[in-house]
Amino acid sequence: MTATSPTPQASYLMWFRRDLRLKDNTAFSELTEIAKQASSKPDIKALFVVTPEQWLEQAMSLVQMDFIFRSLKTLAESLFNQLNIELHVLQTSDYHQCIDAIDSFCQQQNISHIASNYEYEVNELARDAALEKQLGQKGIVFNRYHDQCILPPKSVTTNEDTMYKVFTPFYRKWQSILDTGLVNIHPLEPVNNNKLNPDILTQILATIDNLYQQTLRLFLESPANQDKNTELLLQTAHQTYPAGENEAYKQLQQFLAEDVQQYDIARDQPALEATSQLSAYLSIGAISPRLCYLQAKQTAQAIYEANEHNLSKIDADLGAEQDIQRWISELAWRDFYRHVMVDRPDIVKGAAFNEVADQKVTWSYDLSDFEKWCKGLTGVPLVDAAMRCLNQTGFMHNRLRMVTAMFLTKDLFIDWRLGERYFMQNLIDGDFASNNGGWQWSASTGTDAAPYFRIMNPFSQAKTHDKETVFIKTWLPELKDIPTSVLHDEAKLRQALSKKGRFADVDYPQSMVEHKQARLYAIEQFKG
Ligand SMILES: Cc1cc2nc3c(=O)[nH]c(=O)nc-3n(C[C@H](O)[C@H](O)[C@H](O)COP(=O)(O)OP(=O)(O)OC[C@H]3O[C@@H](n4cnc5c(N)ncnc54)[C@H](O)[C@@H]3O)c2cc1C
Repeated sequence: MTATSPTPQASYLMWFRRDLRLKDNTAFSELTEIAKQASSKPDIKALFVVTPEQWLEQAMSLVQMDFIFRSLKTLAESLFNQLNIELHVLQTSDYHQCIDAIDSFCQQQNISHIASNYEYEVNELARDAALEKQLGQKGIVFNRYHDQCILPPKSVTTNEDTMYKVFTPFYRKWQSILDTGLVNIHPLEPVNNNKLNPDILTQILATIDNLYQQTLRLFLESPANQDKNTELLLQTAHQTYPAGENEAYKQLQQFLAEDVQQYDIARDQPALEATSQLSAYLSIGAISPRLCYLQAKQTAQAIYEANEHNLSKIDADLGAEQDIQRWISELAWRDFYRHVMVDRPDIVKGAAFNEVADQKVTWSYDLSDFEKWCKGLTGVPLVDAAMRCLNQTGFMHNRLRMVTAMFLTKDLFIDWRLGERYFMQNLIDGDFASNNGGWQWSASTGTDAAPYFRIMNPFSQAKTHDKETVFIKTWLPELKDIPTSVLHDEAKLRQALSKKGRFADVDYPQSMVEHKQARLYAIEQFKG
């Protein structure tokens, strides 16, 4: 550059991570505001960094990786078509390299400000702190914003300003804060005025496809992804979870219009698929949790207003309110576990929330038992059906996550950390805080832990939550001729499958353990 040439205009960079959306994206909204105030013709750019080796180390599943790439393409299209913004996609193997790559990118593109939404896990916080320092030396500002929760970590605390260790009081406080009307949706405003050449979008999409193929190859080589029917798995995920924030929003609207009013009763019956199925979208930030909360509140209000003068509908009204409130409480669990993780970062490195409880148990590392659990070959129908559903679809119903986690930790005594990792490697909605929270709750080592005597009997769980064995028989077709009454009864099933039993020729294993005995042993272990 010569001494007389004008200084190139500074650009503003939105670095997308697990927030693959435009609607109600805090960092994006704040960045556009800053850019608009600083310049009459601001230039905003967008970035995503693919880090395949880091993802594998974090146990990201193949279906979630695929979902991220699919979502990236829709994000690139929306940025381009709605806002004249080009999404740059870089690849580095891990976070360490990512820092230098972003630094170079900022130099090349003359970036003055970067905005991102917080990621609260330990490695992510360390990466951001290192990047902030490195960029700061060059005068580049790196701002981060709270966005992943309805109420950000550390904002819901006891009167002594400490973190709640139990969900119910956390939830009460959470609600009381929200009742003040604190939560709003961040606006989305177009900023870049110059239309981009359509060829640029074609190039961006080609780059994403190319990086996807490279990442896919790496994931397929990973031991975690051996023995998978990848084609079927991805095909199923593509049908069940179409990518993009518009699809997520449609799913939310449909759930609130059709299913939420039976949620309280139907949510525990896996065969009904009566829950929102939004977790996959929430886990990669394709939908805002605040939007979910506010839309649910609006639905409740609309039902209330519609029935306000109709006394005969009051009961139905109360029922619907309860259903919606129950669903909102699930969103609060998500916030709760993020609060826990930020308060106790050591859990990200494998520590138990309750170390004393964790150390009381002599955990098993029997890999042959573990493999039977992973493959759905334990001989316990509800557990096996749930695991096969997970392996083939990348999703497992919440009730079944508890049943399978308790079976692994309290019938087989296998360290919950193995199960936790296996779930991450297979779930499309893998989310560290919620997964860790769920596992530690089930293993009685977590917050709000299931007391040690609360051990789910997978046979009575099936009797209550899969009454007609529809779910079991969907995933274990080999059991189709065995009557429900037998499948719901451990002793009868053992007898029926024995050499002289009525169903001796059915190709299904005998149960690995006798639940009643395992339960007694578990109570002894946890009592210490
Ligand atoms: C052992 C175990 C592991 C789990 N692992 C994960 C995980 O990796 N990722 C994940 O998103 N959820 C996890 N959960 C929580 C829960 O099972 C899923 O969020 C839920 O099944 C997703 O289905 P849905 O979207 O239809 O939920 P809905 O019933 O419609 O609930 C709405 C939303 O609330 C949140 N939510 C619901 N239940 C919980 C919960 N118990 N804890 C935290 N958030 C909740 C989710 O974001 C969910 O999408 C786990 C639970 C257990 C017991």
